[in-house]
This record gives sequence, structure tokens and C-alpha cells, in this order.
Amino acid sequence: MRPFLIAPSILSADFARLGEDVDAVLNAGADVVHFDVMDNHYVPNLTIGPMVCQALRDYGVTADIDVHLMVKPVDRIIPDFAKAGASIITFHPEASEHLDRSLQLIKESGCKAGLVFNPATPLHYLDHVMDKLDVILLMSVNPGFGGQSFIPSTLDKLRQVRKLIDDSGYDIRLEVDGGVKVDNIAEIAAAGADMFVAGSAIFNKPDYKAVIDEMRSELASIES
Ligand SMILES: O=C(CO)[C@@H](O)[C@H](O)COP(=O)(O)O
Ligand SMILES: [Fe+2]
Repeated sequence: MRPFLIAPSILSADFARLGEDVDAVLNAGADVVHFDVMDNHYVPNLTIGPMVCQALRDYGVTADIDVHLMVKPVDRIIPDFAKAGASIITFHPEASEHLDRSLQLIKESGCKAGLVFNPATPLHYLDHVMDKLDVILLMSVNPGFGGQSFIPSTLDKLRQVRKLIDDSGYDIRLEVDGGVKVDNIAEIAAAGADMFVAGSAIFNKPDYKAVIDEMRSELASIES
């Protein structure tokens, strides 16, 4: 398994001082910035777009930015995020009319590409696109809000996808998003995830480093 990556979701950050808060979480040891884009159409909430991604780059953020698109349609906004400094762009397959085209668009824009599966979205969308994926993201809550509880059936789905990835031989990250906390991260890693989005578990605590360190020590029990 590759090194575990911790990706704080800035949905739970302080938007009034976003640059400082993102710097703080990266200085506390986070690996990747998880950037949730919601359109009040595909999901019942509205967040941030490419301008904010660009603003973080202009502020000096150099870490990878993992753009999780919860928008429909997806294609029109992909080049804008690529230009604004996204490193990874993921989208929900049922939000795209042409899965292969959307994945190619992300790759042609110079970003890593991924598909996101809601708790009840079937995995058959993976059937013909494994060679185009850098990331598979399993939602462990229904998308739209931070601070929800981890849905336990995600563990079985993670095990299934871990096997698919290992059997495929492709170099694909298995990311999990929703309700990830210090007390369940080890179990989630044992089920096969290697990239962990955590919003409220990190940003709702005063000491980001303490939480990230605790997560890493939980993960160390899996690595050894
Ligand atoms: O994409 C989403 C929600 O739709 C997530 O990225 C959440 O922002 C994760 O928040 P927590 O469950 O960790 O608080
Ligand atoms: Fe997300």
C-alpha cells in the first residue's frame, strides 16, 4: 500500500480567513487540500468555485488541491478548475452524460482524474474506465454537508473496490470521504482506503496537529 494521505475538507474551514486556515492545516501535517464544490442542483448546498481555488494558489498554497465536484453538468467547469490550480478533479458518474469524455477532459487539462460513488451508487460505472482513473472516491455519507456520521456499509464497498484496484494492476488511489474520525480511521484503512478526507474531525478542533498526529498514529497500526 502506498503512503496514507490525509486530506482535510475545507468545507469545515473558516471561510472568512480561508488562506490562513488552509496554511494552518497544512503546517499541522495535512497532505492534500480537499475542496468541495456544491451547486445547489446536484446536491442541496452551495459552496465555492474556481475563483476560490485560484485565490488559494495566489495566496501561496502549493499542496495538491483535490477538487470534489458535486455539480451537474460537470464538463463545463472542468477546464476552469484546471486553470485555477486544481491537482485532482473528481466527479460523480451519474452527473455526467459522457463518463469517458469527462475523464478525458480532466486528463487533457493536466489534472489527475477520479470518480466518486455515493453510498448507493453502483460500482458498474468502473467497468470500462479503470485505465483512465487516478482516484476512486467512495462517499461514506450522502453528499452535500459536512459533519455527518460514517455509513458502516462503506467498509464492504471499500473492500470490493480495493480488490478491483489490486486485480486491475492500475495505480489508483482509494479515497474515502465523510464521517472519517480518529476513532474509525484505522478500520477504514484496514478495509482498503489509502486517502482520507476529514472535515469536521479536524477543523472543529482547536489543535489541528493533535488530530492529524492521532490519525497518523492510528494509521501506523495498519502499516506495521
Ligand atoms: O464531500 C463532502 C460532503 O458532501 C465532504 O468532503 C465533507 O465535507 C466531509 O466532511 P466531514 O464528514 O469529514 O465532516
Ligand atoms: Fe468531499
